[in-house]
Amino acid sequence: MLDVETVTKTFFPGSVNERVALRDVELHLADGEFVTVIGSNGAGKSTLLNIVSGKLRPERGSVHVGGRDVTRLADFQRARYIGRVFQDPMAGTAPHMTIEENLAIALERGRRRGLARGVTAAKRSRFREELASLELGLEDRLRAKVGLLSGGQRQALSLLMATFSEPQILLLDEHTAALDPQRAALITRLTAELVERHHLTTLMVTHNMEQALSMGTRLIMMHEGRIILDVDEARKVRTTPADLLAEFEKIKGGGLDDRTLLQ
Ligand SMILES: Nc1ncnc2c1ncn2[C@@H]1O[C@H](COP(=O)(O)OP(=O)(O)OP(=O)(O)O)[C@@H](O)[C@H]1O
Repeated sequence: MLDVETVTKTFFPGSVNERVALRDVELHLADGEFVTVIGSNGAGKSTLLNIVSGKLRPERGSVHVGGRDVTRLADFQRARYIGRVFQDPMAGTAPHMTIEENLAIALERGRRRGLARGVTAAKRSRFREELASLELGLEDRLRAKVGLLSGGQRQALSLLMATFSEPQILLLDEHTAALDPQRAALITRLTAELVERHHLTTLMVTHNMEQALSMGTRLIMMHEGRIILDVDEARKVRTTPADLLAEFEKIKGGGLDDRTLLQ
């Protein structure tokens, strides 16, 4: 479903600030695969998601979604195929619009042009049903402005908006990191439910190793622009955070002082 082939991305090439963020990255996700992505600061995790979403273009390599070459498509052109939730709960929703208006826009994103963006009775009843599944009482607040919601509620709404038009790929970029533990647990649970319900092919970046191990069907570890470890489901269920750190140290030849993986 997702094929990232020999992708290289360099920021400020040829200057003193040159930084190779991705080096010949090769990643293939089968339909419905849910891959968690961990790695130290600056490893290239967000850059990888930005390359998949189309926010950034690689200077080398290609990106295919569902067999279609999207390498040259801008992010808005890929929005039909790709849903994304960011770390900042404020990023995924329009605060001055109501809950139902936000949902109507998200629904339209998955469809052909020309369909009405308005909120019909049929849509409203679907929104109510979808919101009820979040168990946050938002189904009774369809006409409330999104800016009035808490961070956790907004993130839950962002997640729903990113998933309910059933994108081919779902990208989650540390989407629970800015929330308190209780809200993070809620969003984690909703993520698992929505991914399962819609059978979504998912890439989730996290700094939380427990979360990376407990969620998804596969785990990859990045370091200095490369995928240095790829753990399948069978192995993942037997792996602990300490195992991951030991593996990281072994691959890097020991002497590791970057403990960010342990967060
Ligand atoms: N827009 C940009 N301009 C210049 N350099 C960038 C840009 N975005 C990322 N980089 C650099 O590319 C490298 C990879 O960054 P990236 O944000 O992808 O890492 P990350 O694994 O997501 O890190 P973190 O866990 O700290 O968010 C870093 O060295 C970073 O400084």
